Order: sequence, then C-alpha cells, then structure tokens
Amino acid sequence: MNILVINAGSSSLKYQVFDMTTESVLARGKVERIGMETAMLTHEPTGRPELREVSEILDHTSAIRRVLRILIDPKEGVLRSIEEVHAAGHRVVHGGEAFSGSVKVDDKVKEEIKRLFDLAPLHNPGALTGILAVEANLPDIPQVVVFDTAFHQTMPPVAFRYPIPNVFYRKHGVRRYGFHGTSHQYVSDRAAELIGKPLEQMKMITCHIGNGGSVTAILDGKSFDTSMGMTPLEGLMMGTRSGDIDPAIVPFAMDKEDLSLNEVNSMLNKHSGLFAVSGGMGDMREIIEAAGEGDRNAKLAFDMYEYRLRKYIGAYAAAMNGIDTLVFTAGVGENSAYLRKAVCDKLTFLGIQLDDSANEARSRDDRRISSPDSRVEVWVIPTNEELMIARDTFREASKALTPQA
Ligand SMILES: Nc1ncnc2c1ncn2[C@@H]1O[C@H](COP(=O)(O)OP(=O)(O)O)[C@@H](O)[C@H]1O
Ligand SMILES: CC(=O)OP(=O)(O)O
Ligand SMILES: [Mg+2]
Repeated sequence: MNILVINAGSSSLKYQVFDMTTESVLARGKVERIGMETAMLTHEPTGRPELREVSEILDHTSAIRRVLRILIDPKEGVLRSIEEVHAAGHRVVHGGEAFSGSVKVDDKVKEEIKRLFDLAPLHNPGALTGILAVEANLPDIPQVVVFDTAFHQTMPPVAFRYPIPNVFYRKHGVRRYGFHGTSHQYVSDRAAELIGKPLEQMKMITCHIGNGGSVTAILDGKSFDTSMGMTPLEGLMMGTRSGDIDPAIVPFAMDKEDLSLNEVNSMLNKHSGLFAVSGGMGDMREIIEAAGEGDRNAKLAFDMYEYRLRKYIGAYAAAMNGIDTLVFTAGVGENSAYLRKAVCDKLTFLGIQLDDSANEARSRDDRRISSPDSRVEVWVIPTNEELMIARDTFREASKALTPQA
C-alpha cells in the first residue's frame, strides 16, 4: 500500500509518499508560499536530485494537484499513475477530547476538526483544507487523521485542569490538551528501544523544540504532563509565540493599546517569542549567529529561550520525582549543539553530564550525548511524525478495506 502523508500549514504543505510494504519513503517535498504567485515546490524523489520550481499556486487544492502531478511525472515521479496512491494520512493539530487515537475521515470527523478551529487557529484550518483538497483530487481513497493531542489524552486531571471556574471546562472544554504528541510518542518509544528498557519503567522528559516547541513528562509509559495547553501558545518561548506569560497582560494590553481580541491573539501567536525579543528574528540559527556577533537583543532572546526550557525540565523532574532520560528533538533540538549544551550544563544537579564531543558530532542519527557516568541518559532523536502518520494510516485504512465480521 502506498500512502501519501500530508502536513498542511496555513501557507505551506509538506508531503511524503511511503511504500508500506517496506516502510520506505518514495519521495518527500513541500509547497511553500501557497496563495502567492511565487509559490515554491520542492520535490525530492528518494535517491535522485531535488527539484525546485516556482509557480503560481493559489490554494491548497491546486497545491495537492501539483504534488499529485509531480508524483506521476514520467521523469521526476515515483508512481506510474494516481491510482497508486492508496490512502492519505493527515497531521491534525487539535483533536480536543473527542479523539484519543487516529481515525478514518468521515463527515463527522471533518465537522469536529472545524469545531476546533478556535482552539488551534494557526493549524486546524490548514489541515481541513488539506483533507478537502485530497478529497477533491482523489475522491475514492480512504483518508486518516492523526492528532497532535491524542498521545496526551492520558494526562491526569491534576495536570490537565486549569484553576479557573469549572463552567469553562464543562461548557467550553477549557483544559490542557497538549500538542506534538505524535513526535513525543515517537521519540520516547525510540529512546526506550535504544536504551533497552521498557518505557513503562522510565521517567523521561522529551523536548520537541522546532518552530513551535513543547516539553513532555512521560511517566509509566504515558504522557503525564506537557507544556502546551488548551492551545499551542502555552509553555515554552517559541519562534513567534510568547509561551507562558501573566494572563493579566492580555486585558492590560487590550486596554492600553486598544487592541481587539484578534489583535491580541495575533500579537501573542505571531509577533512574540524569539521574534519579539530579538527585534525581528524568529529563526534560531539567525539568533545564535547574531548573538555570536555581539547583538544584545539576540543574546537576550537566546538566554530567555534556554532559561524557560530549562525551568520546564526542572519542573517535570519534580513532577515525576526524578528523571532518568532526557531527549531532544525537532529543528532546534536535533541541530543545535549550542542550545543543548547551554541547557545541560546547568542541570548537573539532576545528575546530567554531557559528553561534549558526542554533543557536537555532526550526525543525523539517533545518538546518546551524555557521558557514561551521567545519572541521566541524554539523547538526540530525530523525530519522524510522518512515519507515525503513515503507520496509523496504514492500520486504519486496512481496517476500512477488510470490513470486520
Ligand atoms: N543548526 C541549527 N541550529 C539552530 N537552530 C536550527 C538549526 N537548524 C534548524 N534550526 C531551527 O529549527 C527551527 C525549525 O524547526 P522545525 O522542527 O523544522 O519546525 P516546524 O516543523 O515547527 O516548522 C527553526 O527555528 C530553525 O532555525
Ligand atoms: C502544535 C504546533 O505548535 O505545531 P508546530 O510546531 O508545527 O507549529
Ligand atoms: Mg514541526
């Protein structure tokens, strides 16, 4: 079975095609700047050179059509015909309390994803658009959705409830949901496998730090607490998101600057974080480079980002009464030895000892970066949300193809 995995953002769409007989990737790529005349498609057929193409792609339906066209292109393609796409799997960020696992798409599922737009305004609309775009182009294949929130549905009320009047939870579902669950689940399973211990017997903290970022405490093999909340805004300082702030700042800012609800939401989601503190840089690579050249705002942005991450690790070690494994993943976590060192060198009280040369080694593989005498094993594990999505899609789509008696 060949599976098309889609991770649709508001203005971009990433894809991978898996052959599930061997779990191998046939091609991967992305369409960026959807909605503009200068949209860019980058297509990488496995083992062959990458192709880049700039053209006008005005919406997600056209983006998917373009992707399907390149997948069957006689020269650049990896499939003979479009009928060779047997199922599609989508990353959906918010599944609310309705979904604790992946499901096949039907009208009710689409309705529920739409109902949750308010809770993940940067993410859920793009995901639904992706689902509808596949439907428009390939109406007969099964589609499966995999939720970022699903893995965190095991959190106990002590971690997921907010100390505000109950009516908000009962009536509006105001609680912590947590995100990046597919990634936290993948890297925690992988770390347990590599260390050779059952995950159920470990006290693990996983740091998914990319453009968005979250930290998860994994106890008894399950998500016990996580830093993102009702929406992907809470927790760590991120590229353009504030993370934790005093909630009183919201009405205060609205009053003093005469901001509307939409404006204050946009301020916290798109104009805060690294971007705000550094004065315009939302990308960690740029921040580190500028800080190295003496830019004080960039240095402050880095220090705040690192400090806030380290505080969460400390808090979750306290939440679990200990920690034996710390995992870094996603864009910053996988690539920035500098950030990892800054964090770990101030966590020696937990028994963390970094192996500096292992930390700095250039590698794209899973690797241990703590020294042999470290009481906590520290690992870098590149995440693979797409493989997880392909596996769940394969499972759910196979069920759909062989009706249960
Ligand atoms: N070598 C590096 N050093 C520091 N940060 C890096 C490095 N490579 C990538 N990043 C950062 O990773 C982030 C993107 O992470 P990624 O997981 O791809 O994001 P997302 O999937 O949320 O869009 C960016 O802030 C980028 O600067
Ligand atoms: C949930 C979330 O924040 O996702 P991303 O990091 O991809 O923006
Ligand atoms: Mg990501």
